[in-house]
Amino acid sequence: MEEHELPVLLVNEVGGICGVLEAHVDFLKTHFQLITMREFLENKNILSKNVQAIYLWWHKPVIDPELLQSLPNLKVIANSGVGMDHLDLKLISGCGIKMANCPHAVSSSTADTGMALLLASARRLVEGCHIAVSLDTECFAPDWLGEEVTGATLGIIGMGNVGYKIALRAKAFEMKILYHNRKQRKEEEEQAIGAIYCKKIEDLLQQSDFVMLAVSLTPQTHKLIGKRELELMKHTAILINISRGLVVDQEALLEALHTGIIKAAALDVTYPEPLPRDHPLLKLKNIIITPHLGIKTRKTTRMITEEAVANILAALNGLPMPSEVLPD
Ligand SMILES: O=CC(=O)O
Repeated sequence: MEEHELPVLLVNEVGGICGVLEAHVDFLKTHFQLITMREFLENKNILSKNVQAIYLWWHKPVIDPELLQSLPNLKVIANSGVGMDHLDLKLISGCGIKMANCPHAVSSSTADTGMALLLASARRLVEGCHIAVSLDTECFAPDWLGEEVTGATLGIIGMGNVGYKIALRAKAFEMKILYHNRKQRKEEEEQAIGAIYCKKIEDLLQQSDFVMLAVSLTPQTHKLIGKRELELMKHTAILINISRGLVVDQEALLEALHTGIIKAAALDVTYPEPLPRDHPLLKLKNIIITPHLGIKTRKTTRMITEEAVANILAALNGLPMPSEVLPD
């Protein structure tokens, strides 16, 4: 097919922090005529009628009413992650535009990140690394100790694809697994991962040695973990967040880490991202913070683009989309 016959896909930019990966451009170009926001804005009058799809990378371009109004033939927006909290789903759907995310592509690498943070915080890997490279002998002292992972209790809050894969991994570490979710999983799924449902989040918080947050950010999960919830946790417990920063009340977490209400935290997500350099959380010893790298592997990012392409092509051809997201 000639390039001009291909549907037009708008992306924020190619490369850069919020641009599609350069390594994916050839693949995208086999299915679409690609235009960047800069090209679009330079030739808005000509291009606005052509754009049929948008592929969001790292939440960009920002989808606001002005952009939606300027794209009368836009049919579908595909997001390069599973979380859709940065989008006004009702607004987009109200314009007759379909939406997709990529739950299949991201779940394994996000679950791997969760386990990596759990292990690293339990065994104080980052602290140990700093001590080792500074040639300090502190970590060689007999009472410089971490927490045992094998046999410990893991409480997973949010049992979607990611939560389920974390449980699968934790099972191999012989952990006791509790979970809290809006809906209880089927009995055979619970048995496959050996997980016990806690209808009340309080029960999970009180019993867990590690609490892993794997929920989507919604009005119901906004600051789900605050002062009260942290106080319910064991003093020896570790909180791991791979969902969204706003699921945790950061002020309350800071206080809890400072005063020993909980032992430690490992966060792949914060608000804002990145945290300002002088943020007090960055000064604590009992925290690990990573730069929202949950999905960032070569394989996963490629699979994300493939899932996005499959969704866009399905939407443009009037076929069922592999991972359509509905407004509610
Ligand atoms: O942040 C990662 C995702 O939304 O999948």
